[in-house]
Amino acid sequence: MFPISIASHGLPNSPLLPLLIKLQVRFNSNSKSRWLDRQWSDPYTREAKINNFRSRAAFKLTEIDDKFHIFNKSKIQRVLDLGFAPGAWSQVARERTSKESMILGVDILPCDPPHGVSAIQANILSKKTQMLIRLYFTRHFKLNRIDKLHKNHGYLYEMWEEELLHSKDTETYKEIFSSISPNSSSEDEYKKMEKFPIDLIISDMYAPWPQSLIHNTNKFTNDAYYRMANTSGLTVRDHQHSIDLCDAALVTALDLLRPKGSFVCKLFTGVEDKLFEKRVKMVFKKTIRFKPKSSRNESKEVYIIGMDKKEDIDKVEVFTT
Ligand SMILES: C[S@@+](CC[C@H](N)C(=O)[O-])C[C@H]1O[C@@H](n2cnc3c(N)ncnc32)[C@H](O)[C@@H]1O
Repeated sequence: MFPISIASHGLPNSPLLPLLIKLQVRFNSNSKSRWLDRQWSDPYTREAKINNFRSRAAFKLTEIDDKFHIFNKSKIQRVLDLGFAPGAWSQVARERTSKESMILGVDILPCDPPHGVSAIQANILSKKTQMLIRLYFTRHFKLNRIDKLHKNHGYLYEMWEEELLHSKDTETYKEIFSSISPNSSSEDEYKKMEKFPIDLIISDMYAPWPQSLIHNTNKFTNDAYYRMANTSGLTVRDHQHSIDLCDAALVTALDLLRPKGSFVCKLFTGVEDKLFEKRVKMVFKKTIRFKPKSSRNESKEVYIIGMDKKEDIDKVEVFTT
């Protein structure tokens, strides 16, 4: 086999690589070679490499934003990126929001977040994760503080949780709020913001293969191939996992997204997708189903976009459908 080193996000670096990969495929027809060959022949993957995006998924989010304007550079946005690894959506969010905007990525696998993005490794299906997300957006974590933590510890893991739960830091969200919205610092408005501290939730989760969770090291999980976050190919399984994760994202939106906030959620279609869409419709005034051009034709993924979260939502009604 040729000694090809794969860049940390699975995309080859050298100009000779297309040729080397073809040769490698001839010598070694294992699944990794086939995977690399498919990656290299994909125009979006090449474009991602040129634009320094960590994966081709970036283009799906840029298409969504170009059409539905979910990002706003002239405002401070608090963005939650669910299933952020390897980080392409977070990169797009960072690029398309103002400098002061906060972006938090959550992923069950370890992954160094892109510059200017904070991250926690946590399972979105756990209630504790919701609490950590709320704490991040409502407590004392200005971006510079987070950056300092990144520098010292590389990644925020459990240590971040410790820091967050036991910190005596007195800097509160109230102070952050009044510094970023000096004209609207009334107590009432602050309370509303504290209750629902997120402006936009983007969710691109797909259940990782069990192997990824066993090889739980950065070496494996930063490499797109070893991360094994591809679909299983078994439609029923993909769909079922997807519905569970989408529901978790929707619950997060119910609990943490501010009224009028927006929601983007990848879903693998199947028997229950209409029901999920119905649940999204109960939470948002406008719901759109969208398949970006950059989504592979053979993929069963579709994006459900909820715009303008309703003010008063009857949670019981939502969960009994
Ligand atoms: C398709 S990838 C996301 C790609 C990402 N949006 C990007 O642009 O780079 C799906 C991610 O969802 C994560 N994920 C799956 N189940 C999860 C869970 N229960 N909690 C948190 N993250 C999860 C996986 O680990 C995987 O990294």
